[in-house]
Amino acid sequence: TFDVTFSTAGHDVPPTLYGLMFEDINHVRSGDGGLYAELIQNRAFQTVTPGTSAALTAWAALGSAKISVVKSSSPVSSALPNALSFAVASGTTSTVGFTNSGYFGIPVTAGWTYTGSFYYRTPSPPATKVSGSFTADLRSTGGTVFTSATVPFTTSSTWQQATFTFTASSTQTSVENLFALSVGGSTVAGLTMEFTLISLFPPTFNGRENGFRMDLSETLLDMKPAFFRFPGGNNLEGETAADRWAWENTVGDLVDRPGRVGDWGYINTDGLGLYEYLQWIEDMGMEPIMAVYAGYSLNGASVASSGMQTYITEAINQINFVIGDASTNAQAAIRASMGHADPFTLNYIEIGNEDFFSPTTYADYRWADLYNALHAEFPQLHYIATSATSGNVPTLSPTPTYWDLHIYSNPNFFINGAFNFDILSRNGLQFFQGEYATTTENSGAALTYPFIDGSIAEAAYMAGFDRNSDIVFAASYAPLLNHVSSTQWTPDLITFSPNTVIRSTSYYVQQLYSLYKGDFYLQSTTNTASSPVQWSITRDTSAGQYFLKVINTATSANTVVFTLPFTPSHTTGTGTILTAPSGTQNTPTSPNAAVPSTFSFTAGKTITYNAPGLSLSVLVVTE
Ligand SMILES: [NH3+][C@H]1C[C@H](O)[C@@H](O)[C@@H]1CO
Repeated sequence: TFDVTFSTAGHDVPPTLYGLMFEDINHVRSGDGGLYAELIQNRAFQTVTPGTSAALTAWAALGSAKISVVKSSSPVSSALPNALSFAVASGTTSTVGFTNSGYFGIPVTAGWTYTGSFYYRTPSPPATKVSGSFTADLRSTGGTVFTSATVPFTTSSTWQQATFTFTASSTQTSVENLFALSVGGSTVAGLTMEFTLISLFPPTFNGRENGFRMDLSETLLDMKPAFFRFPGGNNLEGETAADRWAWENTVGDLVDRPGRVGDWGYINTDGLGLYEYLQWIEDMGMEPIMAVYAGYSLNGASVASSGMQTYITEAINQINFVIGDASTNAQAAIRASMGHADPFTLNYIEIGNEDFFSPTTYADYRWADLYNALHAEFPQLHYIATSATSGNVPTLSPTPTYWDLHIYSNPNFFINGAFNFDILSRNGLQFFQGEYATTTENSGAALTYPFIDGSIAEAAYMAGFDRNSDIVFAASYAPLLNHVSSTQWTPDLITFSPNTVIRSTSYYVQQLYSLYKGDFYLQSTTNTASSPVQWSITRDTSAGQYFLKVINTATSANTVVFTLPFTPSHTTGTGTILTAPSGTQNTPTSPNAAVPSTFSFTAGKTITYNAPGLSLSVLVVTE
């Protein structure tokens, strides 16, 4: 039995304490094909090599048409030089067209109105204009059409954009579906047409154009996350400086966004760009922790000191896009032209990512160059330096106040490290545990999905975040999302398919800590590191509620007796518990193997709680 007494003394819990870390990671993808709601993969043939089969990823011909990716003789824009060439032989009479298989499938959901568009032209139009109609539809791979729309066209050597909508009347459990554009062969016999930026959106979160997937957004919203760190992580850095995430290439009309080869081996369309991130973060009630490129890329090279000005200017412009005055600043004017005249909320800027891989250049000039310039331009913002796994941070000048720590390890690390922040001196430093996760079993065996043993170990470590939230201002699990059909980094907090979302055991731990964060931490008798039982007591002051978190990382039950500094008037309390047998995982075949459940308990001056093995419990006491 563990006897816990607690007082009303303590410290404020920062409202930013629990949030989300995001980057476009995991091939087919956490951004494209994931959070970003575009359903068509390879919609604009960005960064592909014309004439190769890879250039046609996700595309296939319908009927006797010949399709290939060409460098258009008259591109739709300088950003999108490639197009799908669609050639129909003279004398063709049967239906011809092409299909797209989406990001490993396309969901068909009853009641959804899909919004589609595409650019098309006829490089060598016939002397007499040809007018006809395409049929845009959603169909099974077997050819069953679920919904369609008629899209009139007229041959023209100049690019036209067609738009259409259609509404599904059935829900298909299978996502083995295709988007198809087709036309009667006789209408286009002998013609070659070009298409690009072929797009199909489902309904989006908050109904935003070019927006985010609803079910993934709702899943994240259910965590009430306070912040969103973006756009990386490694995906900020580029393999080289030229491949970095450059904000300017990600704003404006989609037809003007070139896309880039991201750092996880696949194309990022950048349809999910800086504006879309910021609008969604605002819609989700979060605030951004926005990274700026700091001159280090994944090939290990750093931009020379003499070359930093380009990136300093780029960072200043990126921040002005977010918070600048649209009436006086050119970058802010782009924001306004996209629909957000007022500045977005922004308090935190992270300078780089994991710069401990290039400590010399970061310490010698990259940190100082960016910090000094950005702090001079935007003194009201907080600047986060990147560091290694522990609170023993390197010496940088100017001295950073805010540090981002990353740690990926096994359950024992998180259990034994539960007091890693208690031992840090209170010298004004503030820590962001920007990335952490149990990535292997104690044996070293890799994890494809989080498992209960690791998730409860994370919970023990997070009690340390609550307890030390006077110096821990933010924490986020990483990575956040992976597509079940193609992934590079596991485990991830949430796994999804085109029409399902799987909440991992670690998701529920993150959710419980975020929902029951409170605004004030109450000091209590503390346990020792590596003890199987940890606890945390926070309070929602306005609601008069106390959140007693109990973590038991042992496989056997442990009892905790709380002695409260008051007698609650409500003698029945409601608790929420996440617990499961050792090894349990939520997976595509067992998505709900471990989900939280509620329980009632007797709330008095003392509360005796028997915590099951491998459990995180939150007991809510109302004063
Ligand atoms: N290598 C990890 C650390 C980096 O910051 C992330 O991009 C990666 C996965 O979360």
